[in-house]
Amino acid sequence: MTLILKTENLNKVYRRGGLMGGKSISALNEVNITVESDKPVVIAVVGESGSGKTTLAKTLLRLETPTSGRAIVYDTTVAGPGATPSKRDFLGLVQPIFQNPFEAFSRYRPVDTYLHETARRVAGLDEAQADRAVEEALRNVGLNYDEIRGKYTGQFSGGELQRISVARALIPQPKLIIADEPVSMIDASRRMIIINLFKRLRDEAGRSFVYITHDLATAYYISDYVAVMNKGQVVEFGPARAVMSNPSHAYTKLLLDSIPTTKSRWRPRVSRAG
Ligand SMILES: Nc1ncnc2c1ncn2[C@@H]1O[C@H](COP(=O)(O)OP(=O)(O)OP(=O)(O)O)[C@@H](O)[C@H]1O
Repeated sequence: MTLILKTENLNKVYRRGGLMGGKSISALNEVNITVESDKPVVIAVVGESGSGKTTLAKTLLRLETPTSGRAIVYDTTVAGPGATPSKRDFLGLVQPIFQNPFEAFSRYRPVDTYLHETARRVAGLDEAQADRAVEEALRNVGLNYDEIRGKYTGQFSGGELQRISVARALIPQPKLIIADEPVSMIDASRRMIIINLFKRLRDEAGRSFVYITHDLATAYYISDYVAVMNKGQVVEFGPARAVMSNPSHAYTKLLLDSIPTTKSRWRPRVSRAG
């Protein structure tokens, strides 16, 4: 079994306002998650707005420092005491995909130059190798390098640009990809292209994902594990089917019942086949 993700008593406290009359917000409150598996997995993190999902993503991505506690990814401590990898080693292990693909790239620079740069600087490849790595990564997301080369963000749809973001994330061959609301800004008709891409990359390319979302239907569709967050705490965690078909925590039931198309029990709207 491989330790894919573990958080140990992870806390993040934000302070707002001055010392006098300021307020503390516990964005992560003793978050404990352990995922061990022989196969790559998709771990969904669901919860309402403000529940701490993005703070968890940022902590795992080292964009925020935890107030206390640790995070381990594929046996490497990435946050908290004992976090050792250099920036480059870390980016070879964990890669991000953000919500808005238009913000991931400047509109004044061809997007393929970002992929090339990642191949050179993060993956440490030479020119020719980088070219091949970019081509392969784009092929992996169903795009052709020749059709991307020299083009700017404005020449792509949100869905295409998000696939290019995924391609960029694949170049250093990370073990874990952290995707924070990766489809919420994409046209509804195109969302499943990205979701199915994650599924295929898990099954065929051996990548694990932390998939942060409000969308319980897609979480159910692709996830192996689900963590339900509420007010900075993980209130329920376990195999996706068990958590979402038979929630044990009152908040999870409330969350599942709040889906507009359901009556009293949640039913997946998307088939697991295919
Ligand atoms: N930089 C910050 N400074 C102060 N408070 C913050 C900061 N970032 C997040 N918070 C607070 O921490 C809590 C958790 O926020 P977070 O963005 O992690 O939630 P979320 O579940 O990702 O929400 P959403 O689904 O809306 O993105 C919220 O109360 C938020 O206001």
